[in-house]
Amino acid sequence: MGREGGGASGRGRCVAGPGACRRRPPVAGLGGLGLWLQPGMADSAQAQKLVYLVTGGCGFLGEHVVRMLLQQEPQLRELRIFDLHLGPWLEELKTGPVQVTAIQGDVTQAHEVAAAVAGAHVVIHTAGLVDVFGKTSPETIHEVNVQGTRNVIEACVQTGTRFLVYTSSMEVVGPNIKGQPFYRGNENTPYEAVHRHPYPCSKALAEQLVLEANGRKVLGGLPLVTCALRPTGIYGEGHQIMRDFYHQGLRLGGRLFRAIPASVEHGRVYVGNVAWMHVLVARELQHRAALMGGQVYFCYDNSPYKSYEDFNMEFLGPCGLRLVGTRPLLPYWLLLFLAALNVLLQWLLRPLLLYAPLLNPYTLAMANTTFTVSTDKARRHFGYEPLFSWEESRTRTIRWVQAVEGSAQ
Ligand SMILES: NC(=O)c1ccc[n+]([C@@H]2O[C@H](COP(=O)([O-])OP(=O)(O)OC[C@H]3O[C@@H](n4cnc5c(N)ncnc54)[C@H](O)[C@@H]3O)[C@@H](O)[C@H]2O)c1
Ligand SMILES: CC(C)CCC[C@@H](C)[C@H]1CC[C@H]2[C@@H]3[C@H](O)C=C4C[C@@H](O)CC[C@]4(C)[C@H]3CC[C@]12C
Repeated sequence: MGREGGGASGRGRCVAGPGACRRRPPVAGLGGLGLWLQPGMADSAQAQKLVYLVTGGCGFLGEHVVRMLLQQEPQLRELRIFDLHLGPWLEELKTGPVQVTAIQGDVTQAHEVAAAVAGAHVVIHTAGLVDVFGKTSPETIHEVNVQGTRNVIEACVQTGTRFLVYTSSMEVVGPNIKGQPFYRGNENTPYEAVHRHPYPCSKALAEQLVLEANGRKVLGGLPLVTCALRPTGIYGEGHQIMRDFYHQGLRLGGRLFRAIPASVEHGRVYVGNVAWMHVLVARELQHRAALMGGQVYFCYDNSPYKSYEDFNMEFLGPCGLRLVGTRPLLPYWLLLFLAALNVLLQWLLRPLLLYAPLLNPYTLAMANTTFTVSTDKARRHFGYEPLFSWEESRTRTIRWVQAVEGSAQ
C-alpha cells in the first residue's frame, strides 16, 4: 500500500502567534463508578515485557488511556504515568501485576522528560494544554504543547525509545480561520489548514515535529517510528465541558437555549474509543512500522453526526435538561457581539480575576462551522474497530453525568 498523506495533512500555516484485537469489554467507570475491570487483568499467559510511558496520564483522555492499557495490553510489564498533577486514583492501580509508576513532572523540563522516558519501549504523548478560552497565555500554550513535544522526541532519541504516539487534534486541520466546512472528510481531503488561535497553532506545530521525527536514529542506531492521532471533540466520562453545560442548564431551571443552527455538524468521538485507538496504534506501530510510521489518523467511531448542542442533548436530555428552540434564539451577529464583549471583559478583568466564559469568537466559530470526519484509514492500517458502540458510549456518558449530579447534591 502506498503512503497516505495529502489534503487534510494539517501541516498548516499559523498566521499569528508562536507559532485481531483482544476485546475485553470494560465492565464498570471512571471516578469511582467502578465501570472498569481491576488493573492488570490482561492475559498473564502472554509475556509481560514492555514498558510504556503515558504523558498527561492523569488528564481526561490520559486516564482512559492508562486504564485501557492495563486492561487491554497483555505485553505490559511497567506503566509509567507522567503528569504535572498526579491523581489520587493512581493508588488503586498499584496493586495489580503490572508495575505502575507515577511520575510527577513537567514536559517543558527536558531533564524530567528524559528521566521518565529512559528505558521505555513506547511513549504515548497526550500531555498538553487544552485552552481555547484564554485561560493561559499563548506563550505558555506554545511552551507546553510545542517545546514539551520537542522534549519528548529528543528524549526518545537520546535514550533509545523507538515508538512514539502523539495525541494531536482535529484542529490541526480545522475549522480554519475562513470558517470553511469540512464535511465528512478523511485524512486526504483537501482543506486549507490555516490557523490563528494559539491552541490549534501549537497542535499543528507539535504534530509536524512528531511526523518529521519519524525515521530519526535513536540511541543504538535504530529508527524512531512515530504517528499522530487526531481526535475530533472527545466526550465521555470525565468531560469537563459537558459537566459545565450540565450545571449551566441546572442553573437555568433545566433549560439550555439553542445558539447554533441544528444543521451545523460537529465531529465527536467517545473517549473509550479514542483510548482504544491509542492502545492499538501503539501496539501495531511495533509490527507495521513501514506502513504506519509518519502517518496521521483521525479518531472516529459510530457517534452520530449532529450539531454540538444537539449531540450534548443525547446525554443531557436523559438527565432532565431541555434544549429550547428549533433555531438559534439569538441572531449570529448578536452572539458575535457578545463573544467580542467577553474578550474585552476578559482583558479588563485580567488584573483582578480570570474571566474565561465558554463563548468567545473562536469557540463560536468552531461551534458554527461544520467539521466532521468519515474515514476508515485506522481500520485499513491497523485493524481498528470501535470497542464501544454508540449505544454503550451514550449509556456510559449518561451514567457519568447522573453520577456528577448525584455527587453535587
Ligand atoms: N478533549 C478533547 O476534545 C480533545 C480533542 C482532540 C485532541 N485532544 C488532545 O488530547 C490531549 C489530552 O486532552 P484532554 O482533553 O485529556 O486534556 P486534559 O487537560 O484533561 O489533560 C491534559 C493533561 O496534561 C497534563 N499536563 C498539562 N501540562 C503539562 C505539563 N507541562 N507537563 C506534564 N503534564 C502536563 C495535565 O495535567 C492533564 O492531566 C491533549 O493533547 C489535547 O490536545 C483533546
Ligand atoms: C455558542 C457557544 C455557547 C457554544 C460553545 C461550544 C464550545 C465551547 C465548543 C464547541 C466545539 C468545541 C471544541 C471541539 O469539540 C473540538 C476541540 C478540539 C480539541 O483539541 C480541544 C477541545 C475542542 C477545542 C472543543 C472545545 C469546546 C468547543 C469550542
